Amino acid sequence: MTEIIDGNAVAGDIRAELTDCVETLQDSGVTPGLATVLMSDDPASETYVSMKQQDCEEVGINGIHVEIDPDAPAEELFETIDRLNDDPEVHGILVQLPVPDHVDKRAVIRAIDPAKDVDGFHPENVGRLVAGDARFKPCTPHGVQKLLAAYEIETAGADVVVVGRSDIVGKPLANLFIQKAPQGNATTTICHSRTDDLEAKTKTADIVIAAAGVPEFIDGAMLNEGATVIDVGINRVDADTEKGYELVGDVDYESAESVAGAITPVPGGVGPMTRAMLLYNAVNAASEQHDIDIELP
Ligand SMILES: NC(=O)C1=CN([C@@H]2O[C@H](COP(=O)(O)OP(=O)(O)OC[C@H]3O[C@@H](n4cnc5c(N)ncnc54)[C@H](OP(=O)(O)O)[C@@H]3O)[C@@H](O)[C@H]2O)C=CC1
Ligand SMILES: Nc1nc(=O)c2c([nH]1)NC[C@@H]1CN(c3ccc(C(=O)N[C@@H](CCC(=O)O)C(=O)O)cc3)C=[N+]21
Repeated sequence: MTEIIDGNAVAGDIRAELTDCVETLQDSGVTPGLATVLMSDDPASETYVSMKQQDCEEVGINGIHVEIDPDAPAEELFETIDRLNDDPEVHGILVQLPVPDHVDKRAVIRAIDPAKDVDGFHPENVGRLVAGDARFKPCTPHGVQKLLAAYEIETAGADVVVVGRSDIVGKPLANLFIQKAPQGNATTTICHSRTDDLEAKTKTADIVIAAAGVPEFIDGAMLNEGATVIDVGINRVDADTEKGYELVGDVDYESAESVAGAITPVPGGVGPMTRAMLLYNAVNAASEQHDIDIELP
């Protein structure tokens, strides 16, 4: 029987525990504040940011939302970041990516105070992660680790194949898998668009992580019998539905499900975990900034 890994359920448990953490902080007079900055009119970005606001409300985090006209000069975004960096009620800052072409993405990431960088994208935080001294683990990689832990899927000694080498998913996730730490100690292969014979790599893996942004391109024939399949991909494809699209992962779910030992669905797999770990990082940021001890989930 293939186990369906329920990201909504695991994320719900984490949010419940974070609610208790927020109460502990509030007993000391601190309400965690998380700012999201949106400089885009992309509907997927708008959806994600509004879901995140709902999540904040659920756990008692003060969600602060700032929208900037995508045609505005870049300075407007940098001034906003400076203001949020200086605001003591804001403990975490997320600038939704992608930003418009006329805005230098790397400069945006560097402008965020590393102590408030709840995405974990600032070079200081990337360096700390690689050095095995993470302050904020990037939300999607951290969410994948928590899913594997919740389902007691062993990574130590496992052959893991990560398909995708982006700065926000593939690279940090592979970094976590090779660390001497829980949900680490894996023998990790990173694949990308220049990988020769991808199927030969995925076919022998115990755990396959699909994070390429190519709809349904990993199918059952590319998998080892009983493998764990974690589908990070979220792709909107045209469909005759109410919304005019359908969400699909990077994995061809039907064919993969018949081969896999465990698999995440899309939606309801990694996506909700990414959002839960953002809340986790925001609560962690508030506790660090006020030097209040809490027990994170
Ligand atoms: N569930 C969640 O919470 C999240 C989901 N996502 C989703 O995950 C997916 C990946 O996102 P992200 O990492 O930002 O994507 P990027 O587009 O930044 O990176 C994609 C990576 O996949 C590689 N790739 C592309 N095509 C192939 C192929 N045919 N074979 C092998 N490798 C390939 C690229 O290789 P190269 O480097 O050579 O170009 C690149 O390294 C997207 O669908 C995105 O929407 C993203 C973030 C969070
Ligand atoms: N600075 C920054 N940080 C990010 O973490 C970040 C980003 N920019 N830009 C875009 C990507 C993408 N991403 C998602 C997170 C959750 C869902 C999610 O919750 N998905 C739901 C469904 C959502 C829906 O219905 O559309 C699910 O999979 O069940 C999706 C996508 C975070 N990203």
